[in-house]
Amino acid sequence: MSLNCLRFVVSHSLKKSPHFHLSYLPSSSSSAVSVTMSYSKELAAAKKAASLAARLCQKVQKVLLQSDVQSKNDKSPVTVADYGSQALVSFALQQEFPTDFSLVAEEDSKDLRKDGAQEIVDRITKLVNDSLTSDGSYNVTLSTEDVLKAIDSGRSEGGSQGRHWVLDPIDGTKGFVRGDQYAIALALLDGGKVVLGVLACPNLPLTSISAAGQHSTSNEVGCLFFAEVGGGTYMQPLDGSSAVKVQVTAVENPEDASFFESYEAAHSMHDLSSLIAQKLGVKAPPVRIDSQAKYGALSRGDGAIYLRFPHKGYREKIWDHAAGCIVVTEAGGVVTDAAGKLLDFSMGKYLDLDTGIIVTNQKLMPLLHNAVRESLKEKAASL
Ligand SMILES: Nc1ncnc2c1ncn2[C@@H]1O[C@H](COP(=O)(O)O)[C@@H](OP(=O)(O)O)[C@H]1O
Ligand SMILES: [Mg+2]
Ligand SMILES: [Mg+2]
Ligand SMILES: [Mg+2]
Repeated sequence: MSLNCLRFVVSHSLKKSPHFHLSYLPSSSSSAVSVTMSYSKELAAAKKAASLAARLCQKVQKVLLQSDVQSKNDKSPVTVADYGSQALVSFALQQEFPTDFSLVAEEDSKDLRKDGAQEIVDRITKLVNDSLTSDGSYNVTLSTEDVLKAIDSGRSEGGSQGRHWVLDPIDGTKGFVRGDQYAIALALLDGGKVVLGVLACPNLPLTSISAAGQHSTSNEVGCLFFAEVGGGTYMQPLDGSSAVKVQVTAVENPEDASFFESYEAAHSMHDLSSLIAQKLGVKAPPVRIDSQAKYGALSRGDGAIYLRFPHKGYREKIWDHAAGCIVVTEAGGVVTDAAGKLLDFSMGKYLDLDTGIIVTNQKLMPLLHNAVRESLKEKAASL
């Protein structure tokens, strides 16, 4: 039997990284051997780090005081939990991958190093240490400087070469402050592609939010979504019980579809999405929730469409979409910009987008594109 005729997979079971599968392809294929990386060690580390950060955030949200909220230069809110979550995830990942560590993350320690910030830094440090102690797997106590350094190791620029972790320590800080939805969003880029993603959504009900909106009748909340390239998407309760495979909805008729958008009108043009929904024939009112919890909810079929049209001049960042994007695509969905282009995470911190981001299943995407194109044309003509 010739080697070229064989098609088999050798699963590398050594504990050492990198793990990979060797696929011997049929002779018609231009390359005889292709190597598909497996990221199981990275995925396990990402799930652990995001779950740890989720517990820290839950604790802070319970006792959230106005004084915990700082305002960054761009006036967006940031809380002790955003910093604490970033420090924890950064620390936990560096423990697992001490060499070749690169992290692109939303926050930095600039404001925390200013005069008068010592009290808040002490509080963040205590939060981080309490989380590490209660987890039990790290026998360390971090100093304030260790915490600031961990936050600042998220300063990588990403790009198309090598591996980079991408972190939004709290996505949806406004939702977090309001007591609503938020997510800890962690992804890994390899060669500019998202190869795994984890979304911890502490306030997302375990059952569908499609009918009741974010305030579902179920009082069981806390979901962990995770996906690895080629491996599908799974959801498990944040308390650690077993995972189930999830799929986007199979809805083909827009009349039966419902759509998600930002809770914040400042983040996405609600008037434009209602025009698109109307053109498409969507009957249900929008479901407005904060953060990448929208991607998570979509990946398990809670709704069929996610529309995001920021106001002119806004530049989308990779940490706001990397984890959500792979969670949805591995569940069978499609994520593109308004022109139908797949999102490119290889260009540094920012996404280079045409107008907006749209997400749905394979069947509805062509119809959605048409509705988006027509609506944008109509809106431009009316200006
Ligand atoms: N003017 C704007 N337009 C679009 N997105 C914005 C925005 N200002 C902030 N955002 C982003 O919207 C994210 C929240 O998403 P959503 O609107 O889906 O809840 C924020 O993430 P953070 O909360 O991590 O800062 C922030 O990055
Ligand atoms: Mg922010
Ligand atoms: Mg964000
Ligand atoms: Mg954030």
